[in-house]
Amino acid sequence: MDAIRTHNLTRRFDGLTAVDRLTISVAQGELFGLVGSDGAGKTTTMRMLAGIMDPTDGEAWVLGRHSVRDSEAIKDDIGYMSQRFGLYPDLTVMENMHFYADIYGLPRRGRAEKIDRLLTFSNLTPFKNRLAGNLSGGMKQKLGLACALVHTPKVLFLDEPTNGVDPVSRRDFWRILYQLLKEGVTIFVTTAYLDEADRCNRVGLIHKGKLLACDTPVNLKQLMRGAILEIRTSDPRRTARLLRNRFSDATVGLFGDRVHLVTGDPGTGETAAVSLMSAEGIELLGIRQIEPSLEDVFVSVLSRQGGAQ
Ligand SMILES: Nc1ncnc2c1ncn2[C@@H]1O[C@H](COP(=O)(O)OP(=O)(O)OP(=O)(O)O)[C@@H](O)[C@H]1O
Repeated sequence: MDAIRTHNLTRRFDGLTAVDRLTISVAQGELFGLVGSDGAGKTTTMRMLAGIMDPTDGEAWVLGRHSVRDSEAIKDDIGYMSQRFGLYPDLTVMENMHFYADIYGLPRRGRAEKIDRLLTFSNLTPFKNRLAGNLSGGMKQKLGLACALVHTPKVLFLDEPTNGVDPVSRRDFWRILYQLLKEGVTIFVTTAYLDEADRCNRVGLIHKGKLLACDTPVNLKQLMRGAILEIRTSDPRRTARLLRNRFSDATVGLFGDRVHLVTGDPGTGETAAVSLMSAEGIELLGIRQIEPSLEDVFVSVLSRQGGAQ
């Protein structure tokens, strides 16, 4: 039995189709990432899977339970950490944990041990008497995770759990997720960070409610056609603009201070890019061929669909 299965799952809001005929399956014990930019439909998908929102069309099952007919039973099996997870800032770390233990109806017996274990697991024990409102962003997310785990769920839904968290805390958070995977928990995570998607067993790329591709990160990278040149210059924005004008067939992406140029012929691409920079008086700091990242795949798949932005 799959941990999660959807068939043509669809949710419309007035004129807008937020999730459009989504069909996916997630195996038990898998770490699945749903990846897309803001407004892609990730949260809506997760709400439907968690049995909080009904679909307009299509169906979903979590551990064989129907998301609408058995939504109450689903809640016993899942942990759900939403983007604005309800931590109480005026309660301490420990009090928040007890609050969620009450909500989930955790028996009094064994409760203290369970909470202690989760605090140790999430490295929060030294802060157990601190008010949640005084925790750092990364610690708040870890506390949110610990609260979502208090009833030992089999499937964990995490909606952009590391959004706005610093890179060190993000790594820490992912270490905890890997630990949970070892214990057999299925994890369904949404993220807008493509480097995080690389850490998943499988990834679904979603854009405007539609699933564009779904596979392992390695296989998704095979979707890339052509080689990638990474170009660093004194003016990355202008470089990207000029390259877009010059290479009508190529896909150009701007990633921070680096410009990626997809080209069928890296030798010719490099020569052309170098002479273009020189003609425009832009200083070339470096140019090299690199392995595609999931970002490149995303840009490439989007441009093929005519949906690049
Ligand atoms: N309750 C609602 N009523 C109307 N429109 C909604 C509602 N919830 C979501 N939407 C719209 O549906 C689309 C998908 O939203 P959703 O929150 O699922 O995207 P997302 O990928 O999770 O993005 P974000 O990371 O910004 O939350 C957006 O255009 C959003 O404005």
